[in-house]
Amino acid sequence: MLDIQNVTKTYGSFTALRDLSLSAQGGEVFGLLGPNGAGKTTLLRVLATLLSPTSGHVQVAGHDALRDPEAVRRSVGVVNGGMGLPARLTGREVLRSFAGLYGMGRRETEARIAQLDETLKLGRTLDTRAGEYSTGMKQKVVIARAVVHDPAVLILDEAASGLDIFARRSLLDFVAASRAPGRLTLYSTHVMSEAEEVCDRVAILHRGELVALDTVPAVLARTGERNLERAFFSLVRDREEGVDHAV
Ligand SMILES: Nc1ncnc2c1ncn2[C@@H]1O[C@H](COP(=O)(O)OP(=O)(O)OP(=O)(O)O)[C@@H](O)[C@H]1O
Repeated sequence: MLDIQNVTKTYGSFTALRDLSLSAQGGEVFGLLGPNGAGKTTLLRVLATLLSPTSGHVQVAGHDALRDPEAVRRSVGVVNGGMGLPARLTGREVLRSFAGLYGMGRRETEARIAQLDETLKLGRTLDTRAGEYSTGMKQKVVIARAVVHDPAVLILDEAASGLDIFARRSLLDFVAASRAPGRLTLYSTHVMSEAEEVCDRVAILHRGELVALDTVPAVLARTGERNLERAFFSLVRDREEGVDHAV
């Protein structure tokens, strides 16, 4: 579902991603972890074809990101921290316009909106203008918009930042429920406890390099730590002291 081979991304003389390789399968919730500046957003932007890698290869849902970016874009849904929605449109109008961009017909669109209403409990967001939404309502519609075309790969980039505990809980529940055969959910966060809860495997990035790639229990076992945050500090400390943890 996702295959990243030797991806490097530089901004001028700064290397944001260094020779990164990893793959992930459908049916997984895959965590991308690391502190601010680790390179998570850069990597997700490369996967969504919003940025080209300086070198390396990326395949998403069987499509090459450089050769067929359109097909990659159709296979991907993105939720990031920003919740920009046109204030004058209702949730239903937002979803219809996005479905239109993906070439979905009217019947298919209405059926999908009804389905999303059920899974995301869109309720009155559908017929209320976005300008009148609470943060929790915005979040539901932003997620529904990202998945309206039923993408094979769902990318959530710091999607819980700024949410209150209720909205954050429903986001994490949604991520857990998004696990399905043939679907890959990429969950990027710097909050390790969120990843610990919802991710099957995690990749930990530090200064653009992979310092761990495994299931959460395996990362804990390897470092001998009791939670991911402590494991992260242990991996980074070892890396800086030159101790090699084979990834
Ligand atoms: N357009 C750019 N030009 C120059 N440097 C950039 C650019 N975009 C990102 N960077 C740098 O690349 C590094 C990785 O940034 P990136 O946003 O990918 O990290 P991140 O892990 O997502 O962190 P955050 O959680 O803070 O967004 C940072 O040091 C950042 O300053």
